[in-house]
Amino acid sequence: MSKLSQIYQTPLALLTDLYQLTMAQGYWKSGRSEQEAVFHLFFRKNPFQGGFTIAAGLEYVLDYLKQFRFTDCDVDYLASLEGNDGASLFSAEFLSYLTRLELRCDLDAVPEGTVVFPHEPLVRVRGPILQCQLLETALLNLVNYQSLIATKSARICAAAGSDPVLEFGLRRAQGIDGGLAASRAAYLGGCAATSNVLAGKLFQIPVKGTHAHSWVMSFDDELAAFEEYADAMPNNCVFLVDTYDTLDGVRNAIQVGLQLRKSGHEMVGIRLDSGDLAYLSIEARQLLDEAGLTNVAIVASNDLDEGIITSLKTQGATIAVWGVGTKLVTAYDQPALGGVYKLGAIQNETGHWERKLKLSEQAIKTSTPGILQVRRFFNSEGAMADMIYDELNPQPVSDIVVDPLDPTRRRLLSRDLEAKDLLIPVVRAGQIVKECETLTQIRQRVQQQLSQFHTSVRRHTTPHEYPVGLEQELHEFKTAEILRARHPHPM
Ligand SMILES: Nc1ncnc2c1ncn2[C@@H]1O[C@H](COP(=O)(O)OP(=O)(O)OP(=O)(O)O)[C@@H](O)[C@H]1O
Ligand SMILES: O=P(O)(O)OC[C@H]1O[C@H](OP(=O)(O)OP(=O)(O)O)[C@H](O)[C@@H]1O
Ligand SMILES: O=C(O)c1cccnc1
Ligand SMILES: [Mg+2]
Repeated sequence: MSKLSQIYQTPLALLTDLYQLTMAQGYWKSGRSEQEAVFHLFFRKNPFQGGFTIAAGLEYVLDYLKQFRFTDCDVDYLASLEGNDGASLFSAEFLSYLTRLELRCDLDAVPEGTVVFPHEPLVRVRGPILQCQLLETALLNLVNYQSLIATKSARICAAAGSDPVLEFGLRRAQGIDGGLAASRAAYLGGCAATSNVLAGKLFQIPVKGTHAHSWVMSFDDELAAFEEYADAMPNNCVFLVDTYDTLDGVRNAIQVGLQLRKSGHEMVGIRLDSGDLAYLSIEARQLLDEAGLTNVAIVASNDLDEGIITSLKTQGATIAVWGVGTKLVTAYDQPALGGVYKLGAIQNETGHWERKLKLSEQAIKTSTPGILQVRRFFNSEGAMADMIYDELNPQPVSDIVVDPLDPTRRRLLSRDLEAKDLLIPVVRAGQIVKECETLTQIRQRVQQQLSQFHTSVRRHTTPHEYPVGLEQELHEFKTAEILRARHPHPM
């Protein structure tokens, strides 16, 4: 059963913007509903001023497609909507068409966990224009947020190095689905576990946790609180030591840790949640080591992100496990990935493909026409450049790529280089053709893919811009189209 229907128990075809449905009625009424079209889902800027993005959310997209249908109840609701003049917005014939609609689009997508860059299609949808259009909003909703959080997670986990990062964000997440999707994307991006138990159950993510200040506050003294906790959970003791005086808290935890050891158990860790985490972790480590509790881990939390984690590490903090909530699941410093969904080409009555382009005053917002694919080139050191090319152009494509924002920047990519196309078939005629992947496989892909990129691309401040170019023919066609649109009567 699809995860989405497990969570929502209702088909989600109405999870869209109204304009998709009004356009759909327009296509249907004008007899163009079956006209074949191609759309691309891509973003224009890496989030967090970073140098890369991790693609995520494809499993949700496939789930969404699986359950896609308009129920009688959905069309009853649509039938109740009125236009300006008080008459029905949608005709009865169109609504009846919707209840019979079965998706038969083709989707090509980059596998989840792929490292991607601006302008590259993450998903390409081909099919009857009405159907492609109906998918826009939901696809963007599903891919934008999870890619954003997977990227944030990858950045935070990179800062933590080999230390595990626990995702603690549910209480601060954007609603119920925000919380679930964030836990999934955070795990995919590199987190070791989540505190979110429903996400653990739904997505087979390891769940982990400590205890809150309220546990300690509910007792007359901290020592008694730790003792009772140890009694109840002797195999899961990570004591939160900062409710009163942090270093006194560490001493109390040590006392209970030594008692636990006598009864054949080991204290797992202590958690610091306030104060100077570098100073306190260094002091706490010394106290723990002096007591012979060298395996007890120091967990830290409190508004952490990749910047603070990096700083704490340079200060010599002895933190071994990082609990990260708010700044991860809310993508605090950039709350949205600006992914868009643009028409690339449409077939005319004779079966000929017409490439389509959206013009903009800003070069970055002018869309790229065609049926696009991304080819990644590798040298002995790893990924060296990506080429966006048009599958409508004759193959093989030229080996020159042109920077989409600065045509004077060009690069020659030798045909001898190893190369790989990133978009792979995932849906054909409405049926899923991609093999199912576990989250474990996807998170391994993230790490394996990241390792293909130079550290300068991966560093979290002022990264090096990884080269992504338009294949020369595509660049020239796009330029000619822009000129044609701007100057319909040649000067
Ligand atoms: N040594 C450090 N270097 C850099 N940042 C730190 C260091 N220690 C803690 N931080 C971060 O500084 C911020 C401190 O937050 P804040 O000023 O609210 O203090 P607090 O310790 O939480 O206060 P309180 O004791 O009232 O809970 C947190 O984001 C924390 O992760
Ligand atoms: O700081 P985050 O990255 O969001 O991690 C999760 C936070 O949630 C918990 O407490 P909560 O923030 O609810 O209360 P507190 O601020 O009093 O610790 C925990 O103690 C962390 O501080
Ligand atoms: O288990 C924890 O320590 C935890 C869980 C959620 C939020 N903050 C901390
Ligand atoms: Mg807090």
